[in-house]
Order: sequence, then structure tokens, then C-alpha cells
Amino acid sequence: MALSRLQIQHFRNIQSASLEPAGGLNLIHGVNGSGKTSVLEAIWFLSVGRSFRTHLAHRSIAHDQSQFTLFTRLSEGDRLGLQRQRDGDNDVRINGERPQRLSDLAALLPLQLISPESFALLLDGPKARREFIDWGAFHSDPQFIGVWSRYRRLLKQRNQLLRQQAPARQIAIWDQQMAHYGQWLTERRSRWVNSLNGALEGIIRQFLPDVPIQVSFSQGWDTKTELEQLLQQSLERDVQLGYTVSGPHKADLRLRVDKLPAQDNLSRGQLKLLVCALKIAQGVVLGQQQQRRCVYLVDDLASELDQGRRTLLLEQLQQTGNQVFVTAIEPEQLAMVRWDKKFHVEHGRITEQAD
Ligand SMILES: Nc1ncnc2c1ncn2[C@@H]1O[C@H](COP(=O)(O)OP(=O)(O)OP(=O)(O)O)[C@@H](O)[C@H]1O
Repeated sequence: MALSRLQIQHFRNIQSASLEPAGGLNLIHGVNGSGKTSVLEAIWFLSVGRSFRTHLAHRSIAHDQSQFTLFTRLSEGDRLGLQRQRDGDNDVRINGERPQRLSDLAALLPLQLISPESFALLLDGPKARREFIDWGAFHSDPQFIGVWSRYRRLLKQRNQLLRQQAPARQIAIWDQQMAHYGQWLTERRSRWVNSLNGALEGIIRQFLPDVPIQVSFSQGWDTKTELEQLLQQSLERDVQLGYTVSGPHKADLRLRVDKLPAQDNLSRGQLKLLVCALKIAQGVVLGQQQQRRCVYLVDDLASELDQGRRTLLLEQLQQTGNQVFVTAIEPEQLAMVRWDKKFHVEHGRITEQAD
């Protein structure tokens, strides 16, 4: 799917804007502080229900206003709306109705964000990489989110019992269910990473042809041991530490170059390309498996990349056939592709530009 209309009101420095983006490549350009990233942030809000810049949603409300309102019509006809009040009230609508859960938004509008902060995927701890894998598992199986939250609830209960030094028999009651859901999650994750590897190979060959990158899934415990058995075997250690040390909540995506972690072996530009390759591959696999399209949001595409790599990245994004929003300060830096639509942002005012 793609956004065929986007309306933004009282969001950061954007008082009011209405856009009809192209289904392909959209360029959003303007000087520093004009409001380019805010457009991407607004789209992100409409899918994820929060910002990618801050966990304090009220920070995104325009300073002199009490609420912001966002609306999008998707190419398939669905209408998503979100209103956020300064006092914390949230009103989310899908086709005029309140959804059962916030994740219903993301299910309708799958997004991939590439921003200068996306390095965190490689440089930070495993949480970001787990979320990366789970994006694919979530979009490829509607049951995934429910099973994942059940597993998390069980984990919380088990950890509470461990801290209370509850009798082993009592803790073991949870182990069986945890193992059941945990195996299920792990199987879905592993399947997604396998598919991802296929798509990734071709993209990496283009982006980093001389770099031998290996991507592997680490499930969070020794693969030779069944999860229930592991939980039982590690009970004593878990009681001592007061939490469950191993399991699917410790899963990770390992990225290695010549057997070393990729982050220790690649330049900044190469790391950015690797992150881009990973994110592009997510959308490609979603298209192959679910015949669904995701929307790419690329903030400050030009930074860290030479002209040749910028061209390569834009071409790869274009080849996915998905809708893409790219921000840039100087549109001349990205003049190597034909943009389907260009939007100029100035002091929060957005105008579509004729070619
Ligand atoms: N809650 C808010 N209300 C009003 N203005 C805000 C609010 N939050 C941030 N701003 C301002 O909105 C402007 C737009 O910020 P944004 O990050 O979208 O700009 P940008 O065009 O992406 O800039 P850059 O090229 O430097 O990344 C900034 O000038 C910022 O000071």
C-alpha cells in the first residue's frame, strides 16, 4: 500500500498541510529546520502511534496548540486518523472506527525508516535487531503479536516468582506454556531471517560487493536444547540472578564481516549501506511473501554517502516499486533519479513543485 493523501495539522512546526504523494519516489526538500523530518515523523505516527524522535508524544504537538491531528488515505482506500491531546488523550481511527489495538495501524501501513539514527540497529544492543526481525514476523503472521505478548506476560510472571524465590514446582508450571509460545515465536523468526537472507544477498552484492557479510539468527539459547528443558536446567541460576537468563527474549540478528561483528569492521558509510540493505530487504521479502508493499521513509539520504552510493541507494529503493519519501537539504545532491513528486518545505509550509 501507499499513502495517496496525507493531512497534517498542528504537528511540530507544520500548522496545516495536505499532500497527495506519488506512489513511487517523493522528495521532500528544504533548509535545516524547515520541517522535512516532521513530515516523516507524522507518517510514522500514523503507523506506529508514536514518534521515532521522542517517547514524549506531546513534544510533537505544535507549541501554541493543544492537539495535533493526522490523517491518511491509503491507496487501497483505508483511512487512518490519529489525534493527540496535550493532556495525553489519544484518538485513533481506522475507517472511522476505534481499532482494538494500536498495532492494527501498523498492520495496514507497514513502514521502514532509514535515518541517521538507524545506525543503532548495528551499534546498540540486541533489542533493536529483535524488533527488526519481529517486524517481519508480525507482518507475515497475524498471530505473531498475540503470541509474543502472551510470552512476555509469562516471562514477567516467571521473573516475579524467581525474585520471590518461589518453590521450583510453582515456577515449572509456567515453563511449559512459555516453552510452547517461545518455540512458536522462534520458528516464525527463524523463517523470516531465512527469507531475508535470500533478498539481502542480492542487495549487499550491489551495495558492498567486496565485503563478505554473514547474517545469522541467534535464537536466544543453545539450539541443541529444547526450550522447556533449558528453562528447567537453568532454574537454579535464574533464581540466583532473579530473572530468566535465556530464551526467545534474548534473540538477536548477528551480522559479521570476516568473523568479526560488522560494526567493528566497516566504515560509517559502509555501515549506513548495510542498514539500508537490511531495511530494503525487509520490504522486498514482505512483497514476495505477502504481496504487500511497505513505505520507505528515508531521512537525510545524502549524509555519509558519496555520490555513487547515493545513486545506488535511490535506484534500489526505486526498484522495489514501493512508495518512498526521501528528505534532503539540497535537491541537487539527489538529481540523479527522476522524482515522481517533489515537495518543498519552508517554515512548516509544504508546497508541491512542478518538475
Ligand atoms: N512542538 C513543536 N512546535 C513547533 N515547532 C517545533 C516543535 N518541535 C520542533 N519544532 C521546530 O520544527 C522545525 C522542524 O524540525 P524538523 O526536524 O522537521 O526540520 P528538518 O527540516 O528536518 O531539519 P534538518 O534538515 O535540520 O534535519 C524545527 O525548526 C524545530 O525547532
